[in-house]
Amino acid sequence: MPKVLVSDPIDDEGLERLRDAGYVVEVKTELSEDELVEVIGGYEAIVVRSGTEMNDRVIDAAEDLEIIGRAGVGVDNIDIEAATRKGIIVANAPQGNTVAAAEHAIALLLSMSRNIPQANASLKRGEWRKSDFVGVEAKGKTLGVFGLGRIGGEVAKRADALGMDVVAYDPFVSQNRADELGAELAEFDDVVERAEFVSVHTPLTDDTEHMISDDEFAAMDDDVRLVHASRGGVVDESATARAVREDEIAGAAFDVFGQEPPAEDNPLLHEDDVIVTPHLGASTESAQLNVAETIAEQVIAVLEGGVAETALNAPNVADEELQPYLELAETLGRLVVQIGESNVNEIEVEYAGEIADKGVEPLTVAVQKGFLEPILDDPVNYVNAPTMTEDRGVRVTESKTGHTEDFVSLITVRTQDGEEHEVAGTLFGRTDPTIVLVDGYRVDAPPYGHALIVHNEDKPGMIGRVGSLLGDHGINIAGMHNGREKIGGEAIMVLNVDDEVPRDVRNELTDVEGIVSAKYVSL
Ligand SMILES: NC(=O)C1=CN([C@@H]2O[C@H](COP(=O)(O)OP(=O)(O)OC[C@H]3O[C@@H](n4cnc5c(N)ncnc54)[C@H](O)[C@@H]3O)[C@@H](O)[C@H]2O)C=CC1
Ligand SMILES: O=C(O)C(=O)COP(=O)(O)O
Repeated sequence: MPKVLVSDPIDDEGLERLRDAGYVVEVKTELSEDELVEVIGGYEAIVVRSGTEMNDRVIDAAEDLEIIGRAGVGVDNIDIEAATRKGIIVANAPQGNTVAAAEHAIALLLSMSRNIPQANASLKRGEWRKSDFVGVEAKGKTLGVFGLGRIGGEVAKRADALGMDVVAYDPFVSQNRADELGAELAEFDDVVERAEFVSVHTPLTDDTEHMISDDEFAAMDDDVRLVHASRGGVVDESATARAVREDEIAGAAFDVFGQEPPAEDNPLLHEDDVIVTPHLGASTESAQLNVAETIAEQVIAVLEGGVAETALNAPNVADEELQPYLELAETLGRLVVQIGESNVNEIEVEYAGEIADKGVEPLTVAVQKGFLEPILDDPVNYVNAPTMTEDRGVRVTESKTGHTEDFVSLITVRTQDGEEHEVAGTLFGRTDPTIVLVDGYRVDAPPYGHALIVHNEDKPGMIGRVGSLLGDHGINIAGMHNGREKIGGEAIMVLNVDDEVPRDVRNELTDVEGIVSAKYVSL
């Protein structure tokens, strides 16, 4: 029975779903990295939040792990590259906590503008200092949003309802989306200079690390109040503390930190005009229920051999229409590598006809999976196939053409290994994968089981010789498909056989006069 480790707290509903699916679910929060390394080998799945560091050392020890489920959005605590290399799916729950995080950002913005945390603490100390806590209104002010994604978008809507103007920097969103949200898209510097409030909602990436730092604070208005509830490291913490201390900006509110919990001497914890919360953005009952349910579903799907819809490192192979094509693409990859040499440096996949109009990325991955499986001992799957081909220095190209002469759809795979090899396949009746081309010869071969591919001179008696030689060795021929260039030229036989064809039998075949080569392939 698969075992699931839950290493950060998640809603009980998620645990129940996993248990109902028949898994052994163990909740072990607060594990140290060493402890995690020690135990991770015993699990098929792990569910984490931001509290668990899934670094390459942990992933390396995760011998049987199939999925890392993130009950939330941010995956910067997961080494996705290491997971991908190991064929481990990384999936998150991208939507369940959007509203919670947006509401928290707005709560921070308003708390900061009205000095609520400071006033609350003062009154509870027995003071009554009304005039010390005069605030500012949000209405009529410009909010600069960095990152107009799910959360940034919800923040923009709420800011609009507060009567704020929203100006946003996000090089990856469309004008349409900004228009829908009533936000004005602007250049980075423009947003920095025009904002009276700032709210940061980008993930942490190489590009966004310390996106807001000394230079930006210097360029900001000194009344600016900044909210940071996306990911620790996007806003420079010591630069913020300094900017607040030196009145370069009026205040800041942080929910996330580069190190969590932050060290005692983190300067943000010691500034009166900085308010802080312990990464509470996603901590509402509804959000936790949502993300726990979503991630339980992803884990169950993967452990049952299916597809995680929110996978971040695997192509979406859930499309039912694509299923028979996936099988075909994988077979073509497996075939082409076995008829050529394994030192291929380029795989070219061409999609023609109706299939060219579909999202073919998973098919190209399937070709690579099929290509790698016969030549590698390591397990290959849809997650790690692209990195494994890349690691082998094999370039993969994809092309599409609108029409095919003879088929509704045709997938052609070509490889270069010194020689050039080419195979192509189609679906007959839209469901039956069939190989229709091998190295330039037109054939009609079902792509299953054991096959023998014989190149021979096109002359009388060849088929009989091959048939009787295989018969002598007790190898039954289940089907046979011929193709030839021209009468008397070279021909090809694709024989579906019931057993593996050993090397000595193949050698005997190539000793027959008129037989050029005999390759055994396992499909
Ligand atoms: N404080 C908390 O508890 C929570 C924090 N988060 C964090 O909030 C962040 C945003 O989450 P979502 O909105 O769900 O993600 P999202 O992917 O929907 O939005 C991120 C946006 O940032 C934009 N972006 C990426 N690189 C950028 C760059 N260099 N400059 C400007 N914009 C850039 C993207 O185009 C995208 O529109 C994530 O880091 C997530 O981990 C999410 C949930 C709760
Ligand atoms: O979903 C996210 O990205 C969050 O930051 C929420 O983090 P958490 O699940 O509360 O550790």
